[in-house]
Amino acid sequence: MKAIRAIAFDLDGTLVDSAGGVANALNAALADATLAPFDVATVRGWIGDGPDALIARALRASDLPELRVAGLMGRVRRGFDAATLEAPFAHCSIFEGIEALLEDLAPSLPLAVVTNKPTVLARAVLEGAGLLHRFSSVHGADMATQRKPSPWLIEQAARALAAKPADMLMVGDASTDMQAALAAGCKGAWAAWGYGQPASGPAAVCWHLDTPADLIALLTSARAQCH
Ligand SMILES: O=C(O)COP(=O)(O)O
Repeated sequence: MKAIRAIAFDLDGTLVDSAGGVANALNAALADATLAPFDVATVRGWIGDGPDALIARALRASDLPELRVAGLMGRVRRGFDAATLEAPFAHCSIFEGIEALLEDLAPSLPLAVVTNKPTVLARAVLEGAGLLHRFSSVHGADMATQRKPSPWLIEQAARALAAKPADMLMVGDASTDMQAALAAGCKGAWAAWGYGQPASGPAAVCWHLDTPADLIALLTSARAQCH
């Protein structure tokens, strides 16, 4: 197998179980707009495409007319960002096995975060989790066009890590993570412990990870074939 020279990790649902924190920030922003809250299970299903998509889903689920949805987007987004930055890791936890995985990988491979969260929010959550120091760079979707499944963020991470996308592995829980990996020409490892579904159709998934420890086992296994 061609050696993997750098790894990009998705954030929400892969490194951090953030659904409780995202729900909390969303509900604070909705309350400010005198709208009703949603439970964590519902919000978990809306995570993965960034806060604007999350907020649009919540406003549509609040049975508001499209015009009102468009009118409230900016206000709810500002409230969401403020609530997130006020307590970035509240109601969140690190998935079991992630800290040990990063400790194992960090000395030998450059690591990056590639997330549909805007960079400032992603860095705050990682800082709150005590994980920021493990990563050489953090690549968040600061514009809609950068969002996975676009390869844009993975390509940016490859440049930052001085690696070719073909020599990289993207670890993520969403089908969009695997589609972005495919589009960037990098390998994909799907994290089964997160919020998403594996990609259907032509996929870059070379490894299915039941736990973070599976990644270490596969990277060190001579039998691990991928592409
Ligand atoms: O939806 C988000 O805010 C970010 O999601 P991601 O970290 O899974 O890309």
